[in-house]
Amino acid sequence: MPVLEEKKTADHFHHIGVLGAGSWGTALAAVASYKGAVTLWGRKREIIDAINQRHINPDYLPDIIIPRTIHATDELNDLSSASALLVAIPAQKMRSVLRQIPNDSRPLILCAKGIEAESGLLMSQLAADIFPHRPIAVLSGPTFASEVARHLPTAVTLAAKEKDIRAALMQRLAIPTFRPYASSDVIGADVGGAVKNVLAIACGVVAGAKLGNNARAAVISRGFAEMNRFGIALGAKEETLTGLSGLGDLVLTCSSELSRNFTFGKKLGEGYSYEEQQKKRAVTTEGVFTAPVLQRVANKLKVEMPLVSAICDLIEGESVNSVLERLLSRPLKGEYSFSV
Ligand SMILES: NC(=O)c1ccc[n+]([C@@H]2O[C@H](COP(=O)([O-])OP(=O)(O)OC[C@H]3O[C@@H](n4cnc5c(N)ncnc54)[C@H](O)[C@@H]3O)[C@@H](O)[C@H]2O)c1
Ligand SMILES: O=P(O)(O)OC[C@H](O)CO
Repeated sequence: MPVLEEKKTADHFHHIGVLGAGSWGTALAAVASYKGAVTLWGRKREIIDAINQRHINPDYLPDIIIPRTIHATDELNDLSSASALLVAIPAQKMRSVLRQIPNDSRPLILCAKGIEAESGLLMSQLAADIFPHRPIAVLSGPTFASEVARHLPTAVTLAAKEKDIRAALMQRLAIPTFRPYASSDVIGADVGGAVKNVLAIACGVVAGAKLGNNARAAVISRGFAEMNRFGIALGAKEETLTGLSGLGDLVLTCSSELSRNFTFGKKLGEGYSYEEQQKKRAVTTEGVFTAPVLQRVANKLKVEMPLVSAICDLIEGESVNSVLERLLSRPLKGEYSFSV
Protein backbone atom coordinates (compact mmCIF):
# COMPACT_ATOMS: atom_id res chain seq x y z
CA MET A 1 0.00 0.00 0.00
CA PRO A 2 1.35 3.46 -0.86
CA VAL A 3 2.12 5.59 2.18
CA LEU A 4 0.09 8.79 2.06
CA GLU A 5 2.27 11.76 3.00
CA GLU A 6 0.49 13.99 5.44
CA LYS A 7 -0.12 17.41 3.84
CA LYS A 8 1.14 20.19 6.09
CA THR A 9 -1.17 23.12 6.85
CA ALA A 10 -0.67 26.33 8.85
CA ASP A 11 -2.62 24.64 11.71
CA HIS A 12 -0.03 21.87 11.76
CA PHE A 13 2.53 24.53 12.77
CA HIS A 14 0.35 26.05 15.50
CA HIS A 15 3.13 25.78 18.09
CA ILE A 16 6.42 27.34 16.96
CA GLY A 17 9.71 27.01 18.84
CA VAL A 18 12.30 29.80 18.52
CA LEU A 19 15.98 29.12 19.23
CA GLY A 20 17.88 32.24 20.28
CA ALA A 21 16.55 34.94 22.58
CA GLY A 22 18.65 37.77 21.11
CA SER A 23 17.14 40.62 19.13
CA TRP A 24 16.12 38.59 16.06
CA GLY A 25 14.79 35.56 17.97
CA THR A 26 12.70 37.84 20.19
CA ALA A 27 11.31 39.84 17.25
CA LEU A 28 10.44 36.64 15.37
CA ALA A 29 8.77 35.22 18.46
CA ALA A 30 6.59 38.35 18.56
CA VAL A 31 5.64 37.81 14.89
CA ALA A 32 4.91 34.10 15.39
CA SER A 33 2.82 34.75 18.51
CA TYR A 34 0.23 36.60 16.42
CA LYS A 35 -1.42 33.40 15.16
CA GLY A 36 -0.39 30.65 17.58
CA ALA A 37 1.70 29.41 20.49
CA VAL A 38 5.40 30.26 20.82
CA THR A 39 8.15 28.91 23.05
CA LEU A 40 11.33 31.00 22.97
CA TRP A 41 14.57 29.31 24.02
CA GLY A 42 17.62 31.23 25.21
CA ARG A 43 20.63 30.36 27.33
CA LYS A 44 20.66 33.31 29.74
CA ARG A 45 18.45 32.75 32.79
CA GLU A 46 18.05 36.46 33.60
CA ILE A 47 16.71 37.19 30.11
CA ILE A 48 14.30 34.25 30.28
CA ASP A 49 12.98 35.51 33.63
CA ALA A 50 12.64 39.08 32.32
CA ILE A 51 10.64 37.86 29.28
CA ASN A 52 8.30 35.65 31.37
CA GLN A 53 7.84 38.02 34.30
CA ARG A 54 8.26 41.55 32.92
CA HIS A 55 7.65 40.90 29.21
CA ILE A 56 10.81 42.66 28.11
CA ASN A 57 14.19 41.57 26.79
CA PRO A 58 16.42 44.08 28.61
CA ASP A 59 19.67 43.19 26.82
CA TYR A 60 18.52 42.98 23.22
CA LEU A 61 15.21 44.83 22.67
CA PRO A 62 14.83 46.97 25.80
CA ASP A 63 12.15 49.32 24.38
CA ILE A 64 9.74 46.62 23.19
CA ILE A 65 6.85 45.08 25.14
CA ILE A 66 6.92 41.36 24.36
CA PRO A 67 3.54 39.62 23.89
CA ARG A 68 2.47 37.94 27.16
CA THR A 69 1.58 34.70 25.39
CA ILE A 70 5.25 33.99 24.60
CA HIS A 71 6.74 31.46 26.97
CA ALA A 72 10.51 31.72 27.38
CA THR A 73 12.70 28.89 28.63
CA ASP A 74 16.34 27.87 29.00
CA GLU A 75 15.43 24.17 28.68
CA LEU A 76 15.70 22.77 25.15
CA ASN A 77 13.29 19.96 26.15
CA ASP A 78 10.52 22.56 26.43
CA LEU A 79 10.59 22.86 22.63
CA SER A 80 9.56 19.21 22.21
CA SER A 81 5.90 20.00 21.50
CA ALA A 82 6.70 22.71 18.91
CA SER A 83 6.08 21.49 15.34
CA ALA A 84 8.60 23.81 13.60
CA LEU A 85 11.70 25.61 14.85
CA LEU A 86 12.84 29.11 13.90
CA VAL A 87 16.60 29.32 14.47
CA ALA A 88 18.03 32.79 15.24
CA ILE A 89 21.49 31.94 16.57
CA PRO A 90 24.64 33.72 15.28
CA ALA A 91 26.14 31.80 12.34
CA GLN A 92 29.36 30.83 14.14
CA LYS A 93 27.37 29.27 17.02
CA MET A 94 24.73 27.62 14.84
CA ARG A 95 26.39 24.18 14.68
CA SER A 96 26.84 23.87 18.44
CA VAL A 97 23.17 24.69 19.05
CA LEU A 98 21.78 22.46 16.25
CA ARG A 99 23.80 19.56 17.63
CA GLN A 100 21.83 19.82 20.89
CA ILE A 101 18.37 19.39 19.32
CA PRO A 102 16.80 16.03 18.45
CA ASN A 103 17.18 14.64 14.93
CA ASP A 104 13.51 14.50 13.86
CA SER A 105 11.36 15.62 10.93
CA ARG A 106 10.25 19.01 12.25
CA PRO A 107 11.20 21.77 9.78
CA LEU A 108 14.06 24.11 10.72
CA ILE A 109 13.60 27.67 9.53
CA LEU A 110 17.07 29.19 9.51
CA CYS A 111 17.16 32.91 10.22
CA ALA A 112 20.90 33.57 10.67
CA LYS A 113 22.93 35.35 8.00
CA GLY A 114 26.48 34.12 7.59
CA ILE A 115 28.92 31.40 6.53
CA GLU A 116 30.51 29.04 9.05
CA ALA A 117 34.19 30.03 9.30
CA GLU A 118 35.63 26.56 9.74
CA SER A 119 33.68 24.64 7.10
CA GLY A 120 32.83 27.38 4.58
CA LEU A 121 29.20 26.19 4.66
CA LEU A 122 26.12 28.39 4.30
CA MET A 123 23.55 27.94 7.07
CA SER A 124 21.32 25.61 5.02
CA GLN A 125 24.34 23.50 4.00
CA LEU A 126 25.46 23.32 7.62
CA ALA A 127 21.99 22.24 8.79
CA ALA A 128 21.82 19.60 6.03
CA ASP A 129 25.26 18.40 7.14
CA ILE A 130 23.86 17.69 10.62
CA PHE A 131 20.32 16.65 9.57
CA PRO A 132 20.50 15.19 6.03
CA HIS A 133 16.81 14.19 5.94
CA ARG A 134 15.11 17.12 7.59
CA PRO A 135 13.11 19.89 5.84
CA ILE A 136 15.23 23.06 5.89
CA ALA A 137 13.85 26.53 5.17
CA VAL A 138 15.59 29.91 5.07
CA LEU A 139 13.85 33.11 6.14
CA SER A 140 15.72 36.24 5.09
CA GLY A 141 15.14 39.81 3.95
CA PRO A 142 15.22 43.46 5.01
CA THR A 143 14.40 43.05 8.68
CA PHE A 144 15.88 45.17 11.44
CA ALA A 145 14.64 43.35 14.55
CA SER A 146 13.70 46.58 16.34
CA GLU A 147 11.35 47.54 13.48
CA VAL A 148 9.85 44.06 13.07
CA ALA A 149 9.18 43.83 16.82
CA ARG A 150 7.39 47.20 16.70
CA HIS A 151 5.24 45.85 13.86
CA LEU A 152 6.53 48.25 11.24
CA PRO A 153 5.84 46.67 7.83
CA THR A 154 8.31 44.57 5.87
CA ALA A 155 8.52 41.61 3.50
CA VAL A 156 10.86 38.60 3.48
CA THR A 157 11.84 35.61 1.37
CA LEU A 158 10.79 32.25 2.79
CA ALA A 159 12.65 29.56 0.88
CA ALA A 160 12.07 25.81 1.20
CA LYS A 161 12.21 22.94 -1.25
CA GLU A 162 9.03 21.22 0.02
CA LYS A 163 5.98 23.00 -1.43
CA ASP A 164 3.43 22.13 1.26
CA ILE A 165 5.79 22.99 4.13
CA ARG A 166 6.68 26.29 2.46
CA ALA A 167 3.04 27.20 1.92
CA ALA A 168 2.01 26.24 5.45
CA LEU A 169 4.89 28.13 7.07
CA MET A 170 4.08 31.21 4.99
CA GLN A 171 0.47 31.16 6.16
CA ARG A 172 1.53 30.57 9.75
CA LEU A 173 4.11 33.39 9.87
CA ALA A 174 2.34 36.03 7.73
CA ILE A 175 0.82 38.86 9.73
CA PRO A 176 -0.46 42.24 8.50
CA THR A 177 3.00 43.81 8.92
CA PHE A 178 5.21 40.82 8.01
CA ARG A 179 4.75 39.45 4.50
CA PRO A 180 6.66 36.35 3.40
CA TYR A 181 7.21 35.66 -0.32
CA ALA A 182 7.76 32.01 -1.29
CA SER A 183 10.83 30.62 -3.00
CA SER A 184 12.32 27.18 -3.53
CA ASP A 185 15.84 28.65 -3.76
CA VAL A 186 17.26 27.94 -0.32
CA ILE A 187 20.88 28.58 -1.41
CA GLY A 188 19.99 31.91 -3.04
CA ALA A 189 18.23 33.14 0.10
CA ASP A 190 21.22 32.07 2.20
CA VAL A 191 23.80 33.75 -0.07
CA GLY A 192 22.04 37.14 -0.05
CA GLY A 193 21.97 37.42 3.76
CA ALA A 194 25.56 36.27 4.21
CA VAL A 195 27.11 38.48 1.51
CA LYS A 196 25.14 41.65 2.25
CA ASN A 197 26.61 41.80 5.78
CA VAL A 198 30.14 42.08 4.36
CA LEU A 199 29.04 44.71 1.83
CA ALA A 200 27.29 46.68 4.59
CA ILE A 201 30.69 46.94 6.31
CA ALA A 202 32.07 48.37 3.05
CA CYS A 203 29.30 50.98 2.90
CA GLY A 204 29.97 51.85 6.53
CA VAL A 205 33.64 52.41 5.67
CA VAL A 206 32.56 54.75 2.86
CA ALA A 207 30.47 56.75 5.36
CA GLY A 208 33.14 56.77 8.08
CA ALA A 209 35.92 57.82 5.72
CA LYS A 210 33.58 60.43 4.15
CA LEU A 211 34.05 59.09 0.61
CA GLY A 212 30.67 60.47 -0.55
CA ASN A 213 27.23 59.31 -1.66
CA ASN A 214 28.42 58.40 -5.17
CA ALA A 215 30.94 55.99 -3.69
CA ARG A 216 28.26 54.33 -1.58
CA ALA A 217 26.00 53.79 -4.60
CA ALA A 218 28.96 52.39 -6.54
CA VAL A 219 29.76 49.96 -3.69
CA ILE A 220 26.14 48.79 -3.50
CA SER A 221 26.04 48.21 -7.26
CA ARG A 222 29.46 46.59 -7.67
CA GLY A 223 28.91 44.69 -4.42
CA PHE A 224 25.69 43.34 -5.86
CA ALA A 225 27.66 42.17 -8.92
CA GLU A 226 29.93 40.23 -6.50
CA MET A 227 26.93 38.74 -4.67
CA ASN A 228 25.47 37.72 -8.01
CA ARG A 229 28.66 36.04 -9.28
CA PHE A 230 29.12 34.17 -6.00
CA GLY A 231 25.47 33.11 -5.81
CA ILE A 232 25.33 31.90 -9.41
CA ALA A 233 28.54 29.88 -8.86
CA LEU A 234 26.79 28.11 -5.97
CA GLY A 235 23.65 27.42 -8.01
CA ALA A 236 21.48 30.30 -6.71
CA LYS A 237 18.82 31.78 -8.98
CA GLU A 238 19.30 35.33 -10.24
CA GLU A 239 15.68 36.17 -9.31
CA THR A 240 16.38 35.32 -5.66
CA LEU A 241 19.49 37.50 -5.61
CA THR A 242 17.52 40.47 -6.99
CA GLY A 243 14.74 39.78 -4.46
CA LEU A 244 14.13 40.64 -0.82
CA SER A 245 16.84 38.40 0.64
CA GLY A 246 19.48 39.72 -1.79
CA LEU A 247 19.21 43.21 -3.22
CA GLY A 248 16.43 44.17 -0.77
CA ASP A 249 18.50 43.43 2.32
CA LEU A 250 21.67 44.81 0.70
CA VAL A 251 20.05 48.21 0.12
CA LEU A 252 18.66 48.26 3.67
CA THR A 253 21.87 47.34 5.45
CA CYS A 254 24.09 49.53 3.26
CA SER A 255 22.11 52.65 4.06
CA SER A 256 21.32 52.66 7.76
CA GLU A 257 23.15 53.11 11.02
CA LEU A 258 20.62 50.71 12.54
CA SER A 259 22.81 48.03 10.94
CA ARG A 260 25.53 46.66 13.21
CA ASN A 261 27.63 45.74 10.17
CA PHE A 262 27.32 49.24 8.71
CA THR A 263 28.19 50.81 12.09
CA PHE A 264 31.22 48.55 12.48
CA GLY A 265 32.40 49.60 8.99
CA LYS A 266 31.79 53.27 9.79
CA LYS A 267 34.10 53.01 12.79
CA LEU A 268 36.72 51.26 10.62
CA GLY A 269 36.43 54.14 8.15
CA GLU A 270 36.89 56.64 10.99
CA GLY A 271 40.15 54.92 11.88
CA TYR A 272 39.14 52.60 14.77
CA SER A 273 40.79 49.23 14.23
CA TYR A 274 39.00 45.89 14.47
CA GLU A 275 40.83 45.17 17.74
CA GLU A 276 39.84 48.51 19.28
CA GLN A 277 36.21 47.88 18.36
CA GLN A 278 36.23 44.28 19.62
CA LYS A 279 37.15 45.48 23.12
CA LYS A 280 33.92 47.50 23.30
CA ARG A 281 31.46 45.63 21.10
CA ALA A 282 29.18 42.99 22.58
CA VAL A 283 26.82 42.92 19.58
CA THR A 284 26.64 40.35 16.81
CA THR A 285 28.44 41.64 13.68
CA GLU A 286 28.19 38.68 11.31
CA GLY A 287 30.06 40.27 8.38
CA VAL A 288 33.34 40.36 10.35
CA PHE A 289 33.37 36.56 10.60
CA THR A 290 31.86 35.94 7.18
CA ALA A 291 34.30 38.16 5.21
CA PRO A 292 37.42 35.93 5.42
CA VAL A 293 35.56 32.67 4.82
CA LEU A 294 33.59 34.22 1.96
CA GLN A 295 36.89 35.29 0.39
CA ARG A 296 38.25 31.75 0.84
CA VAL A 297 35.20 30.06 -0.71
CA ALA A 298 35.10 32.61 -3.56
CA ASN A 299 38.79 31.98 -4.33
CA LYS A 300 38.10 28.26 -4.41
CA LEU A 301 35.21 28.83 -6.83
CA LYS A 302 37.38 31.25 -8.86
CA VAL A 303 34.83 34.03 -8.28
CA GLU A 304 36.25 37.55 -8.18
CA MET A 305 35.11 39.53 -5.12
CA PRO A 306 37.38 42.59 -4.85
CA LEU A 307 35.17 44.46 -2.37
CA VAL A 308 35.00 41.44 -0.08
CA SER A 309 38.81 41.15 -0.26
CA ALA A 310 39.10 44.86 0.54
CA ILE A 311 37.03 44.37 3.70
CA CYS A 312 39.27 41.46 4.74
CA ASP A 313 42.34 43.71 4.29
CA LEU A 314 40.75 46.51 6.34
CA ILE A 315 39.83 44.10 9.14
CA GLU A 316 43.45 42.92 9.13
CA GLY A 317 44.59 46.49 9.70
CA GLU A 318 45.43 47.96 6.28
CA SER A 319 44.56 51.66 5.92
CA VAL A 320 41.50 52.87 4.00
CA ASN A 321 43.68 54.93 1.64
CA SER A 322 45.88 52.04 0.65
CA VAL A 323 42.93 49.63 0.13
CA LEU A 324 41.07 52.27 -1.87
CA GLU A 325 44.06 52.98 -4.09
CA ARG A 326 44.39 49.27 -4.90
CA LEU A 327 40.66 48.89 -5.63
CA LEU A 328 40.54 51.88 -7.97
CA SER A 329 43.74 51.06 -9.88
CA ARG A 330 42.60 47.59 -10.99
CA PRO A 331 42.49 47.12 -14.79
CA LEU A 332 39.39 48.65 -16.40
CA LYS A 333 36.80 46.05 -17.42
CA GLY A 334 33.31 45.59 -18.80
CA GLU A 335 30.24 45.68 -16.60
CA TYR A 336 29.06 42.07 -15.98
CA SER A 337 29.97 39.78 -18.88
CA PHE A 338 30.47 42.61 -21.40
CA SER A 339 34.04 42.58 -22.71
CA VAL A 340 35.80 45.92 -23.33
N1 LIG B 1 18.97 41.63 14.71
C1 LIG B 1 18.49 41.72 13.48
O1 LIG B 1 17.97 42.79 13.08
C2 LIG B 1 18.55 40.54 12.56
C3 LIG B 1 17.65 40.45 11.50
C4 LIG B 1 17.73 39.37 10.64
C5 LIG B 1 18.67 38.39 10.84
N2 LIG B 1 19.51 38.49 11.88
C6 LIG B 1 20.48 37.40 12.07
O2 LIG B 1 20.09 36.62 13.19
C7 LIG B 1 21.24 36.00 13.78
C8 LIG B 1 21.22 36.29 15.28
O3 LIG B 1 21.43 37.66 15.43
P1 LIG B 1 20.77 38.58 16.54
O4 LIG B 1 20.59 39.90 15.91
O5 LIG B 1 19.60 37.96 17.18
O6 LIG B 1 21.99 38.65 17.55
P2 LIG B 1 21.98 39.19 19.02
O7 LIG B 1 23.37 39.62 19.31
O8 LIG B 1 20.90 40.18 19.21
O9 LIG B 1 21.63 37.90 19.88
C9 LIG B 1 22.40 36.74 19.75
C10 LIG B 1 21.73 35.66 20.59
O10 LIG B 1 22.40 34.43 20.36
C11 LIG B 1 22.68 33.86 21.63
N3 LIG B 1 23.86 33.01 21.54
C12 LIG B 1 25.11 33.36 21.22
N4 LIG B 1 25.91 32.28 21.29
C13 LIG B 1 25.13 31.24 21.66
C14 LIG B 1 25.37 29.87 21.90
N5 LIG B 1 26.56 29.33 21.79
N6 LIG B 1 24.32 29.11 22.28
C15 LIG B 1 23.10 29.62 22.40
N7 LIG B 1 22.80 30.92 22.19
C16 LIG B 1 23.81 31.71 21.82
C17 LIG B 1 22.91 35.04 22.56
O11 LIG B 1 22.74 34.65 23.91
C18 LIG B 1 21.78 35.95 22.08
O12 LIG B 1 20.58 35.59 22.66
C19 LIG B 1 22.46 36.61 13.05
O13 LIG B 1 22.89 35.70 12.09
C20 LIG B 1 21.90 37.85 12.36
O14 LIG B 1 22.59 38.17 11.16
C21 LIG B 1 19.48 39.52 12.77
O1 LIG C 1 22.35 44.81 12.15
P1 LIG C 1 22.80 43.92 11.01
O2 LIG C 1 23.84 44.58 10.16
O3 LIG C 1 23.18 42.57 11.49
O4 LIG C 1 21.52 43.73 10.05
C1 LIG C 1 20.34 43.20 10.56
C2 LIG C 1 19.50 42.54 9.50
O5 LIG C 1 20.21 41.52 8.86
C3 LIG C 1 18.93 43.49 8.50
O6 LIG C 1 18.10 42.81 7.59
